[in-house]
Parts: sequence; structure tokens; C-alpha cells
Amino acid sequence: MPLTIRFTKMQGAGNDFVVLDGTREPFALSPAQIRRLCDRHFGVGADQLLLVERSTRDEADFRYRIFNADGGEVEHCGNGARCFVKFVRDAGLTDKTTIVVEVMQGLITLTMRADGQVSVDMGAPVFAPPQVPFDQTGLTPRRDNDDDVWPLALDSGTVEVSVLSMGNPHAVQIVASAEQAPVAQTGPEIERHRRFPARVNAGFLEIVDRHTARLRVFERGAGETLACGTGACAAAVAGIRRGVLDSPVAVHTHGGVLTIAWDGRADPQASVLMTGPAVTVFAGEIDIV
Ligand SMILES: N[C@@H](CCC[C@H](N)C(=O)O)C(=O)O
Repeated sequence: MPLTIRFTKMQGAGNDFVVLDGTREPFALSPAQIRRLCDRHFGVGADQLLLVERSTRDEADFRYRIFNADGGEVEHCGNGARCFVKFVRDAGLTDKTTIVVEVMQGLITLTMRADGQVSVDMGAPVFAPPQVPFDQTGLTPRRDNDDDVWPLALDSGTVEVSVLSMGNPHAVQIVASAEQAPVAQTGPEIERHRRFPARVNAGFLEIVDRHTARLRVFERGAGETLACGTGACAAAVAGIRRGVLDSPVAVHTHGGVLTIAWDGRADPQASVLMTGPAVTVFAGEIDIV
């Protein structure tokens, strides 16, 4: 007996989502069903599926859960967070402009701005390797300004990565050209590198000037996407710590520009603020087994 699911297709800087409203009745989808919904040939097609639910916490307006296209549930999604705000407001679930939402690792605050862009307080980045998680056993980092840069042995040679968590894990390397970077060749190997026990999102960051960068990200569980919000935050933070970027940073991706602000040089506990677009593409119904 097929299950009929009402969905909204959204995108934030080209990172696309199937968004489901679980506030009225709960959804219990299997990883296979999530893969099917995200499949670009047999389903709706998306990099991630977002499930909006009621929160059980007094401080939060909603809970939202994130599933990669491979069916795995993950901690955080920056572009998805912006789409989540537009979704709950457009669906009439709230009329607030500032919304507190529960994600897997805690609470985040999101603001719908008058110009239609959404700002997200992404919280403070985490650099301690075990918390990323990153297995640093036997490795010595190179100090680059305020950052530790780690050697990562790949089949094609060793690359240097900044390792940090934005709630989810990121490995960011600075490259001469994001366009020429071997994203398809080395992205899958970095994603599943044995040093990252929870796998990792692999960022390729090109510095354009002190406030401008280009970025491509091979995402854990989704492959290369047109933009990755947490990846843009991680890349800006890495560039600021390495002394080659200053806040705010305009991060140019294949799908659009995200603005990232972080005062971490003065206060390492400072939150990262991400601002960018959130767009509804279409809504519909799909039957899945
Ligand atoms: N596209 C997202 C990140 C989605 C989760 C990521 N692939 C992971 O596995 O951590 C974003 O905009 O941040």
C-alpha cells in the first residue's frame, strides 16, 4: 500500500530540499524511503530531506531534522535552516520573524529579514579534534596564524586541512582555484577518510580577496552540492583563523552567495552568523512504498 506524502521542494543557494510538515502528524520514514524521495530520477530530487516537527522543549518553537540524500540523519544544515524558516512562516505555522529551533545538537536562532533573506545564528565553531570528530593520532599539525592545519594522506598525495565542527564535521583545504580543484576525484576519499570516524564534508576554498571567497563542497551523504551553508561557515572561519580572510566574508558558490560573519579573532566562542536566500520551488504529492 503506497504512502501519499505532501511535500514542498525548496532551495537555498541551489542546495535543494524536500521539506515535510510533521507538526500535524508524525512521519516515520525509512532510510530507503528517504533515498527514494531524494532520488532525482525516481523521486522528487533533493540533496537533503528536512522534517519539521513540534519541539518538546519550552525554549524552542519547532524541531527540525535533517536527512542526507543517502538516508542518514545528520546534525545540522545551514541552507536548510533558512528554508525551514520560510517554510514554517509560509505554511502559517508561525508569524514570528525570529524563531528558535531545536536541531540534533541544541538550539539555533533564525531571523527572517525584511529583504526576504534569512540570517542564522549557527553557534560557535568547535576545533577540538575529538569533538569534530577527527582522529589526530600520530599527526603533528602545522600552526598557521590561529589555526592548526592537519596533513591528510590521500591516494594522490597529502593535502592540508583545517578541521572543525559547525555542529557537523568539516575538512577545509585552501586551493588556488575552486573551479580547478579535484572535488570529484578527492571529495569521496576525504568524505570517508579513516581519520573522520563520522565521515566529513570536504570543502575546497579559494581566497579571492580578504572579504571574498569561492567555495565548492563535497558533502557527506550527498556528493558535491551547489552550496553548503555549514560548509560556507566552516570555510570562512578557517580562512579567518588562517589570517587570509576578514569578517564578513562573501562566499561565492555555484548556487549563489552566502554572507558569513564571525568575530572569532576577538572571541573564539563567538557565534557564526550566516545570511542568504531561501526559495520555494514547488509543492506536490508523491506516492512511495
Ligand atoms: N547542505 C547542508 C549540510 C547538510 C548536511 C551535511 N551533508 C552533513 O552530512 O553534515 C548545509 O547547507 O549546511
